[in-house]
Amino acid sequence: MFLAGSSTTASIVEWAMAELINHPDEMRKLQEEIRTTIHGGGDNQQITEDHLGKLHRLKPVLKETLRLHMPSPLVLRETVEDTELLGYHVPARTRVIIDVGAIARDPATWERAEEFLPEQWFGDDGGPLAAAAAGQDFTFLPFGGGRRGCPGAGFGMASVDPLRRACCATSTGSYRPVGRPRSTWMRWGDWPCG
Ligand code: HEM
Repeated sequence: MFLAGSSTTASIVEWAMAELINHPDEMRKLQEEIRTTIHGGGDNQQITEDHLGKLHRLKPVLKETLRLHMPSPLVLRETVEDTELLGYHVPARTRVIIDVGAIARDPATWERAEEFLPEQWFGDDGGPLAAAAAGQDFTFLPFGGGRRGCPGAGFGMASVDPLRRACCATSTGSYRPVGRPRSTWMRWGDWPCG
């Protein structure tokens, strides 16, 4: 339980930060939302559950990060009865590995499958992680599904305080996005943090 709950959440926060650093426009928009919603123009640094429901930009960012960088991209099952699947006969008691990571990057479903596009989740019912957490969207199963689906989905997604803090980091340090020339390196202190 400890491992299942900690490395997954940590990984998603790290990947979200890496994507945001590589997409400074998205970073600025998210910072703006966080500043308005949580800081409210004042000194408040305390994040509460009420805030999470109001961070509409944060949820698509996390969902898109999960799509591209699933912490558990393989889901394991054993068939309980004989099944026909895409012309293949799969006998009962066969162990199958479902590549949910590949499904989430399938160009047949996702138009620009390899790009980081949080916007594609906007207008997604206001609670964009709900369907994913419940394992009801078969194009996007970061938490698996069914009886053995992840019981910590809601908790994991609520554990985003480190992301908020990291977005507003004012300490200095540098980060070199992979594959980018040195001139585009960013320093933590370069971000407009309030
Ligand atoms: C971003 C965060 C997380 C992701 C992406 C994630 C993903 C997953 C996935 C894909 C599975 C396999 C589901 C299946 O086979 O259908 C799973 C199982 C599990 N997860 Fe998570 N998880 C996350 C956070 C957490 C947290 C915070 C906890 C606990 C506090 C947790 C506890 C578990 C446990 C106990 C299982 C095994 C369930 C079983 O076998 O019945 N996970 N998780």
